[in-house]
Amino acid sequence: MPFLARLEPAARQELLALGVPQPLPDDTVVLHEGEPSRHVLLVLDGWLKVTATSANGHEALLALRGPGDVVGELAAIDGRPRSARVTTLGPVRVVTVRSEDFVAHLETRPKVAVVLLGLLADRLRTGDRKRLESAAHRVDERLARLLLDLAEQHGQETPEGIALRVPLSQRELAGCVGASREAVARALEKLRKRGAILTMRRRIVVTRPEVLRQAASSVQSVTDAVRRPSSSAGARRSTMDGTPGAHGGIGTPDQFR
Ligand SMILES: Nc1ncnc2c1ncn2[C@@H]1O[C@@H]2COP(=O)(O)O[C@H]2[C@H]1O
Repeated sequence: MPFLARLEPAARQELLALGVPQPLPDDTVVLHEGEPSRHVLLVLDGWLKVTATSANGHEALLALRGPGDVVGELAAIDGRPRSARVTTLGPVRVVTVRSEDFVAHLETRPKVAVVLLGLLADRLRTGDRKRLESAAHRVDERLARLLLDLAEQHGQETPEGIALRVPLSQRELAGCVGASREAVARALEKLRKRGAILTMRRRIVVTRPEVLRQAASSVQSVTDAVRRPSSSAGARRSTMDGTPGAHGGIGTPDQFR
């Protein structure tokens, strides 16, 4: 469940009142990895991707953030540069809060601070599990699981199959499953040959989910990493203006961890 949805309505409104709603256009980098800025974004509506790049240029998708999520909290809390880049996937509406206001708010509201701690604990647990799975499962198994999770959480029914509404490059998919781009390209090709998916540039359509399920059968779902945007396959969506019950969050955390 996303951060804002975990708060009592009064606490949520109090937090949102610290800033002003602001629209962000599609495909905009709103936080730059390594930069010193320290404001916090509370997401009302829309989706963003969190990516990070290693020294040798390897880029990984770390998380998708949606309605009710908080973004930019790490730099606010520890005062260090941004840990990742955050980019809008379509139009997004956020409330921007100054870091000092956010931190002062947490200092006087322990319940809100504990909720945030809970989110960070979720993130740590999922990170641990992902590391374990990287060692225990083959790339094609991990990739099949990721595609299933994305189809469930960010899929849209089309005549061809379930199209993933999140435009991700092979490099980002590779970072997400902890493999090289080449290994992911090979695994995608195998799945394509088995008729499980169609691939186009930054676009994947799941045509036979049962084949993916078979390939991923031994890998635990990481659906706690992603959320359900509106009109996705079997999913609901809302804004976080004050209707947490309608939020499309899927229970636990926070990222693709
Ligand atoms: N693994 C992750 N899962 C979810 N969100 C993350 C992850 N890593 C970084 N972020 C978010 O991306 C933001 C980048 O700026 P900050 O480091 O201030 O705060 C970070 C978090 O809000």
